[in-house]
Amino acid sequence: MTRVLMPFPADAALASTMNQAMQARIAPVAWRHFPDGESLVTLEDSLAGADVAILASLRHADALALPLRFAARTAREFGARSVGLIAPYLGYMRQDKRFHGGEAVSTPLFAQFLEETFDWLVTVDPHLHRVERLQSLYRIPTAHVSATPAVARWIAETVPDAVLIGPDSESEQWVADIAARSGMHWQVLAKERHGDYDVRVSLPDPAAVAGRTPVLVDDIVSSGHTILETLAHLRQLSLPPPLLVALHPVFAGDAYARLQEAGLARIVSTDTIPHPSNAIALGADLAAAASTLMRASTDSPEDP
Ligand SMILES: O=P(O)(O)OC[C@H]1O[C@@H](O)[C@H](O)[C@@H]1O
Repeated sequence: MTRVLMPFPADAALASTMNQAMQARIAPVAWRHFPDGESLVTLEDSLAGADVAILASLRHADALALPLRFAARTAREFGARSVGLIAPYLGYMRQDKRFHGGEAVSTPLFAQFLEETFDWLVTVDPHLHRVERLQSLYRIPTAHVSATPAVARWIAETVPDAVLIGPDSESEQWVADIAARSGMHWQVLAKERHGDYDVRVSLPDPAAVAGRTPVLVDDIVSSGHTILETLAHLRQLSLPPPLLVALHPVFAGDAYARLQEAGLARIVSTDTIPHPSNAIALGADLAAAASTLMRASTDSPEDP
């Protein structure tokens, strides 16, 4: 059994926390652009009989899609017997319905693209909202790691007087789970989104948050507007400066800079997307989930 973990360039640091637990050797994917912008992907060419896991956080899914396809198909051409994808952040999970006439519903379309490319998929807390289960999107084996145990440990150790605040009903699945694991108080607010950058959030119950340090928890922080709007409301309650824990630090455009200027005591994230705010490591959990799917995808009745 040869296992090969092939990180894309941005994911090399995460790979180095995973390879031992996966009993895999690391063979990085090289990716560069020709002068016309087309991609050149280069990988190790001795993969006969290997089980390959390609590691790429899909923060920039458009840019990565073709290079991922090139890498997976080339790994097969070089003899790999299975090729899976570890995408700690799975992009394109939010356009899961047609919000306006004529729009493409990209969540299932992107899922089809990945399942045509890979034998299995591992991710971390995919943005499941109207789609309830990853398995209902994919016909290949999938597994998702939950960041909530590691996040609960981090918050309990760092902010023992925390009250967890989720900005909207979607966040309840993470906030309630983290609260249950850490025994912390929690509140989930009501959010209305009127556009990409127009978000309105309700005020939390003052009695439930009084005397505690607010810790805002959300799965994706992208434009940052959801969190900025929540912060604007919290300011009315004269609480200590809140912390922000992002499961997936997307931080589009200048979002991180704007959040840094918004009066937060600290911004932390898990390492599903490489970012200076990464403080909660999930490599060991990803390695365990990937090992299970790797084994399952190659086990045959003849295997002992
Ligand atoms: O407001 P921004 O940061 O753009 O978007 C992030 C929010 O949009 C939702 O889908 C996420 O769950 C999160 O609450």
